[in-house]
Amino acid sequence: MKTDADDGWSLVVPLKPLALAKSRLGPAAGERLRPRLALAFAVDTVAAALACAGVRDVVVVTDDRVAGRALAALGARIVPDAPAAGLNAALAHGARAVRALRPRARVAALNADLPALRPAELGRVLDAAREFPRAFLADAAEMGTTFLSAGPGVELEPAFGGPSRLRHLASGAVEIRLAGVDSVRRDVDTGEDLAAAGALGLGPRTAARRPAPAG
Ligand SMILES: Nc1nc2c(ncn2[C@@H]2O[C@H](COP(=O)(O)OP(=O)(O)OP(=O)(O)O)[C@@H](O)[C@H]2O)c(=O)[nH]1
Ligand SMILES: C=C(OP(=O)(O)O)C(=O)O
Repeated sequence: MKTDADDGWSLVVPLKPLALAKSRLGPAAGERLRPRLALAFAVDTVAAALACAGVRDVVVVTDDRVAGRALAALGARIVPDAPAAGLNAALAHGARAVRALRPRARVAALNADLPALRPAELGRVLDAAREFPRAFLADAAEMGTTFLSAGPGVELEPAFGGPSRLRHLASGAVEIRLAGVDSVRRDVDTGEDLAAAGALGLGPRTAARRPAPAG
């Protein structure tokens, strides 16, 4: 019999209100462009995630109405950030929203700031994650985390925020070490990160909004 677990992954993507998001990009982007870039990152991330063969659906946890409308138009389910208690509470809330409908769903958290995300690379990460109860992918700096998964019957237990790689390791999640998944690891916090994502190839919405190079 086919179960929820056979059905493909449900991704939970957290997104801060755009007025507050990506504050570390302010110096490089300017305050007018910063919220627009935060939305562009989320649109490119969610569009690529929805285009990934292993993904069944995407739940975005956000209280931002503009972003919610744009991401719902792509096909994401929008869940309000009801806990209003930070990133990990938002992710746990999103995972519960998934499992309220499909109790044995495979669930994974994915950051909303991956504007170079490639569906095929995400697919390879999801395939690797299937082998473990909980698994995660470190960010490009090897300090943080861009992806955390939980298989059927397993709680997500997110411990994101700053240097979360060691926290996720200590929590018992298995670190996925794969070559050729740079786009899934390339989160963008600063202007330098945006240049690095540009070298991988930005999604169309971010490419259209990218700040002009200085000088
Ligand atoms: N729903 C929700 N999402 C959050 C919250 N805090 C962070 N996020 C999201 O979690 C992901 C990782 O967060 P960060 O990389 O620190 O992004 P950020 O908080 O916008 O960046 P900074 O302002 O530079 O710290 C991003 O997709 C954020 O939008 C929160 O309290 N609620
Ligand atoms: C949210 C995280 O980090 P950052 O705020 O540096 O993107 C993380 O890597 O857990």
